[in-house]
Amino acid sequence: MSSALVIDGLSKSFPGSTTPVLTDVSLTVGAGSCTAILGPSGSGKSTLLRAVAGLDFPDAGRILLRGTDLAGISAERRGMAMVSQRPLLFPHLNVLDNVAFAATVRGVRKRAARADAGEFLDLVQLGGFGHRAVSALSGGQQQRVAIARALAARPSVLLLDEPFSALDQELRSSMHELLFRLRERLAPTILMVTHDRDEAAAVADRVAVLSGGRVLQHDPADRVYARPASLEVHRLMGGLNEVNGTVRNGVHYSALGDLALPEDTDWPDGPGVLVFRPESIGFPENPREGLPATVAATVTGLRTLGPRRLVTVSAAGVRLHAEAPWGRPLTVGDQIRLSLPLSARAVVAGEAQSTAARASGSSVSAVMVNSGASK
Ligand SMILES: Nc1ncnc2c1ncn2[C@@H]1O[C@H](COP(=O)(O)OP(=O)(O)OP(=O)(O)O)[C@@H](O)[C@H]1O
Repeated sequence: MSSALVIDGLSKSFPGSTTPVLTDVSLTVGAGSCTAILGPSGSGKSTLLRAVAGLDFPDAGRILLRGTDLAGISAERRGMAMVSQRPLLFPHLNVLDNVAFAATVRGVRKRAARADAGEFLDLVQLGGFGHRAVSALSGGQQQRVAIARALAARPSVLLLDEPFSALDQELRSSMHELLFRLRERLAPTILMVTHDRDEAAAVADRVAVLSGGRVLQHDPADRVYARPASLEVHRLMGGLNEVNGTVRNGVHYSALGDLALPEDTDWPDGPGVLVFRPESIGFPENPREGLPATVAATVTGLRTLGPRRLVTVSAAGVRLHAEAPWGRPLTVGDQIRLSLPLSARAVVAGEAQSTAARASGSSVSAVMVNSGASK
């Protein structure tokens, strides 16, 4: 896949502030791919998007579009289209003419521009809505029109700045599906800002985790979840389990026991925090020899979060969080065993915090089923 957009060493400070908003940000977005910029509030996501759009100017670094440096090229001439949280449609134009607007400004005849706009309205499933006033549409429909308008301009890069954050959960899911279908049909190059990690994983090929104006990791979404580059990325991605220990020859030694690490990575020897996700933990009913390593644990808490059931356990004095299957009856105080698949384990540098704090009053000791490094 060729690189459509290259952001190279971008830095930016706003006047009067001693802290830079962006520091040495580098990202490459392949043609036809979608990268989500994910980060907490104030991490610099919108500033980065605005710099790419030509609406903010970096102090250092370059932005290249298909090899051309965009420095000095104005926002209108970058050929990019932006969709933000609010659809910002022209209230005096009907739906069709909103979508046809860019083409008519370029001098395309009204009839041809409208025919083209109609095709984009079909794509966003608003085929019969062309002659309506934009004020007569729901928030989700208006956002569909904004996306159709942006795509109709045939942008070199589609910039999405938290485009679905004003919509309710159900509409957001349907917009994710819509974006998925649009990507299949049109393969636009997309850079999207979001603070919602589920949205990033649902929509994007790659996720760039931004914090304090720095890119902490830029990888496919599943890798950012399973192999975070740092403890901060693990926490930003909602990882809850952290266990202090030491790595030696590809094995992590901790209160949980000796756990072999995936062989596809060269894990450096020394102190390291074992991290794994709640949803990766298994609840074997009848653990036997040959099953993945299991650890004895006591259920200390149960919480229902929508369709998920989160279980807190104390294992060898370490507090862990797991997602339990619905079919498994569990109550606080149950003695259970948990399994931790090899592929779900990763180690990062740092110091585990409260989640790995010793559970008070726990008398459970670490009992791994297998001796030695457990697979
Ligand atoms: N024009 C400006 N002048 C001064 N400071 C600014 C300006 N724009 C943004 N900032 C500051 O830069 C930092 C990053 O802002 P930015 O909007 O890029 O963050 P963000 O990650 O998009 O946040 P959010 O998710 O809350 O929208 C913030 O501290 C913000 O106050």
